[in-house]
Amino acid sequence: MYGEAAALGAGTVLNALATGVGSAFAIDAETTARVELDDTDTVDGEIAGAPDGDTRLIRRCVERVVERFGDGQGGSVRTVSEVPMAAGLKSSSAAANATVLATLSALDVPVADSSGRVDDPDDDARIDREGACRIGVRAARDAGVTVTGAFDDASASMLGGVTVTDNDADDLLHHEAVEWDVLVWTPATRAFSADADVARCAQVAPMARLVADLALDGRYGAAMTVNGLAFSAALDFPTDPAVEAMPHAAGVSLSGTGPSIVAVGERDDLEQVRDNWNQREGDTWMTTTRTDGARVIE
Ligand SMILES: Nc1ncnc2c1ncn2[C@@H]1O[C@H](COP(=O)(O)OP(=O)(O)O)[C@@H](O)[C@H]1O
Ligand SMILES: O=C(O)C1=C[C@@H](OP(=O)(O)O)[C@@H](O)[C@H](O)C1
Repeated sequence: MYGEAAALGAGTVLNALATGVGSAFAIDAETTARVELDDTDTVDGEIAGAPDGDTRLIRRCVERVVERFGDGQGGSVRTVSEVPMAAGLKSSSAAANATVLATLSALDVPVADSSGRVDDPDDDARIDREGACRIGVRAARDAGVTVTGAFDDASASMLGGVTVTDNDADDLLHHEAVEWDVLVWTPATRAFSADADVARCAQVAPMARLVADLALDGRYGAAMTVNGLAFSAALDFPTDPAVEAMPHAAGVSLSGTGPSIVAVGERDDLEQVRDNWNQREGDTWMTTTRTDGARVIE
């Protein structure tokens, strides 16, 4: 019983740590999960390139799918990822979504494309991508790798495009396809979301409410830039890279709880920002948004 699936990394429009409302957009960076199910009753996990990486999330994803759709199987899960871990680019959402879809595939459970159907936790025959995403969010809460559950990041990773969500209710408030060029700066340091200073984030809640209004009004660039200034201040990240990008980018923000910074806009304009960001230590890379979301490979 084998399944393989891939899901996307994402960048932040609005960090949900202040109010529970968040917004994110999928980028062209993939995490692939390979799941093998068998008659054992334990699940082993492995992260390619990170022998000491925390595999609780992906093992819990397999367990949750088996609890709902399987018959007590165990097995193994292995991820291979282009999304740097704990860099603010939603590696946890991508790993969870890919693992949930791969496990569903191993169990021959069909996943509907549409996100229009309500997920019915009692329906053990079918599920849609939004429902599959919620399983990963619950597993992330179980594994303790998230503050709010991060349904904002998980829905962008699963569905593609940009999403706005209420993470307290795991409710999708808005979903839209967007086609932007994206510039990312990822310094070498790492910041696990579970370690973020939530009380400091709560201090900027009035700004987060403004960002939510802008995002729900489709003004994603302005939303991102306000978000970046507010959360960089709250979480003590530098604002210089954002200030350098502002004359050229449609929007620029600290992504998640950092340390990566994402800028969106036209490619020619972002190339000017890249020239500046390249002077900094770390990795500066150009990518695009993705509108297709996660997919089953096998
Ligand atoms: N490729 C992966 N395979 C398995 N688990 C992963 C992978 N990437 C991230 N994770 C899990 O997600 C955690 C990091 O989550 P988090 O701090 O929210 O970072 P991010 O902002 O990148 O999502 C890791 O400690 C690990 O448990
Ligand atoms: O754990 C969480 O609840 C969240 C973590 C943050 O993202 P990162 O995991 O990218 O830091 C944030 O942007 C998101 O809105 C909510």
